Amino acid sequence: MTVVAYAPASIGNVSVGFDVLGAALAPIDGTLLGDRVEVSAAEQAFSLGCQGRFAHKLPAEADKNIVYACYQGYGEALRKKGLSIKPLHMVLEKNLPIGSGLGSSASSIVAALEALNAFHDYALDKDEQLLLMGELEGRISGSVHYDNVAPCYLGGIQLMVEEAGIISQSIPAFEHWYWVVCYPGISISTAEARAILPAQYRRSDCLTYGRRLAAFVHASHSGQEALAAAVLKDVIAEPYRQALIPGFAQVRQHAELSGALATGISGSGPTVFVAMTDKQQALRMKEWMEQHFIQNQDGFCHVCHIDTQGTQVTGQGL
Ligand SMILES: Nc1ncnc2c1ncn2[C@@H]1O[C@H](COP(=O)(O)OP(=O)(O)O)[C@@H](O)[C@H]1O
Ligand SMILES: N[C@@H](CCOP(=O)(O)O)C(=O)O
Repeated sequence: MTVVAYAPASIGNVSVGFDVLGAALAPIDGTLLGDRVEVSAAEQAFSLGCQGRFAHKLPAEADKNIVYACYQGYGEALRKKGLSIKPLHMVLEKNLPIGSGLGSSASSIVAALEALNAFHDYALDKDEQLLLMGELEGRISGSVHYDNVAPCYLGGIQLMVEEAGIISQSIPAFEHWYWVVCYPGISISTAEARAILPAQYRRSDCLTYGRRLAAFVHASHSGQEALAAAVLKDVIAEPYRQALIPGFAQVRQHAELSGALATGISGSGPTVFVAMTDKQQALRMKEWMEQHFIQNQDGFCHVCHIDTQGTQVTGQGL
């Protein structure tokens, strides 16, 4: 038996919701922008293979790959239920660049755990899976945050609730918005980009953050597109992180002149997103970013819609 799971790239924070808002991405040209993991039956307990465009950037040792931690964490969760993990071979197809701001580690984690769970007849329920995903993401970035794993797993735009036994719930997305996401090709460590943020914030920033996030969620539910776009701004991370991203200010300036709804840093960067309503404008923005923002051969740009499905088990081999 062989199972393959795909897990999409995601925009953490979506500017207005540091650590509590995340969106899954689906390129409009049908490109699969996310990692895939294959699990198949084997003789020995565990082995891992890696392939894909960014496999050469992964840690050389298999036991440093987050997929190995997924295998261990999943086995532990099964043992707590009186079940045991089967001998298996895993293959990670690493399609997302590491340290990109596209939820690369989250994509590996979600694809690995979804494939493992499908291979074990869905022994863990969705909440158990999501909790485990958050814990594993926390090991890499230094603190548990669900804003990549939740949209990657569940799809859509997800709001982290983390109260009353609820981890995350989806909010409506403006279906006709185009999200132009551009990875310039350099790497920023999420852990380091978190470490440079202030430990405490001024009261006025806290109030602005709460007010804008509430307004965005309200506008999304009530279909007020202009209001949602107007409050897509970040006072928590962007002021401190933008200096790490060469060309960010120019992207914003060009996007504004091109009729963009909003520009922001995807996750901890260096990927930048530009939200637009016109497809031709979005395609032109993509071309401009390819010419002016991408720094090397690792960079790429996609025009996306919000991915509504989240992770998918395809059932075919890689
Ligand atoms: N399968 C994997 N995918 C991505 N990163 C991995 C993986 N396995 C281990 N890592 C390590 O985890 C860290 C991820 O860095 P991070 O900045 O959090 O990336 P991202 O923000 O793209 O998820 C890196 O040190 C990387 O070497
Ligand atoms: N909320 C996190 C999101 C990090 O996303 P990543 O794709 O850069 O891992 C943060 O902003 O630190």
